[in-house]
Amino acid sequence: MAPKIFIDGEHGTTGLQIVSRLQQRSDIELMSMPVEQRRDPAVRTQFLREADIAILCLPDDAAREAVALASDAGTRFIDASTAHRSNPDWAFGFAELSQAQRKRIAGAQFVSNPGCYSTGAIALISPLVGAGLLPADYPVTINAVSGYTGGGKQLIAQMEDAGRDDAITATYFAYALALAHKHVPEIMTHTGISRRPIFTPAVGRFAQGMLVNVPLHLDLMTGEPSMANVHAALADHYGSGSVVEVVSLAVSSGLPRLDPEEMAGTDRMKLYVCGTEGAGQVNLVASLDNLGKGASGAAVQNMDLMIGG
Ligand SMILES: NC(=O)C1=CN([C@@H]2O[C@H](COP(=O)(O)OP(=O)(O)OC[C@H]3O[C@@H](n4cnc5c(N)ncnc54)[C@H](OP(=O)(O)O)[C@@H]3O)[C@@H](O)[C@H]2O)C=CC1
Ligand SMILES: CC(=O)N[C@@H](CCC(=O)OP(=O)(O)O)C(=O)O
Repeated sequence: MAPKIFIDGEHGTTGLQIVSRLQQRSDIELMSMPVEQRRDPAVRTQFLREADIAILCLPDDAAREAVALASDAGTRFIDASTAHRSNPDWAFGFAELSQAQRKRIAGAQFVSNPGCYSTGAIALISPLVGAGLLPADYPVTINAVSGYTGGGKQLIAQMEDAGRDDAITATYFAYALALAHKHVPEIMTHTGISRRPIFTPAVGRFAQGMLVNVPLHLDLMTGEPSMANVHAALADHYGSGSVVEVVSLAVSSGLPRLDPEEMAGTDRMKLYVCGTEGAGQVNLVASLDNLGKGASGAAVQNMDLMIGG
């Protein structure tokens, strides 16, 4: 029998994107709740308990509540929110971390999707820690720009409806200025870095896409750090044919600029290793769609692992 999939929050930004990826599939049964009942506790409980897999596209508190309503019924969960990303009882839903992580996701009852920025940061940092090139106490800095759909319905309305009292007219704005963004804990948990990274995100006036940038000093790294070795560590880790592509050094070092919308509309991620040979620094960049590999695409990838697809 086809597994029953319920998207709680199916009418939100992430939920709608997952629906569009699943609605034509015949290997699953997509359950759907009428929009006017989306906050009715009794109807939600019934859907959550009948589903084989519930994909939660909700604020953190509502996601925790959904788990409490149905985990005893054997429902498996994929949570897109921040609620469970550093919880050891939940499998972290970044399959490219390792083969063991892929297996863990496939067999788990509880899977937590990474945040969009975290997806890029963890993808760049984790293999370098694993290869012994990045010491755990390295003072990591992460700079990023996201499309405004990353802030869900609220930020979309603020960016698109100039008539609102809280409208945002800027074409670009920096935020999380106090260095306390909610993705910092999960980045530390899933890379193994011990020094709290400095993370400075920003939003641009474009809907989807993001760049996550990690610049590094080679002389503060360990092992035999060089642009070539950093690239080799990433390329070896991800191999070929993965959702994550490590762009060649020749292409990366010849780039005049990177467009944050490059990967919009895709569920893949590209990693670039840039820099000037001999200058002692390397500039790593992840390019992804915040709603693709950064959210909905990753949720579907995890669902496929969980149903054995
Ligand atoms: N947007 C992105 O790029 C990413 C988002 N995420 C995460 O995914 C989750 C969803 O985000 P996003 O889709 O952007 O948010 P949206 O605000 O666009 O959508 C949230 C949905 O949840 C519903 N909802 C809110 N509270 C409740 C409740 N108490 N009970 C039932 N339904 C409720 C909303 O319904 P209503 O229409 O009534 O408001 C809405 O449909 C969040 O945890 C977010 O952090 C993760 C990665 C990236
Ligand atoms: C542009 C923008 O506002 N982005 C969101 C993060 C989006 C994301 O990854 O989602 P989670 O909320 O699931 O962590 C923010 O910074 O809060």
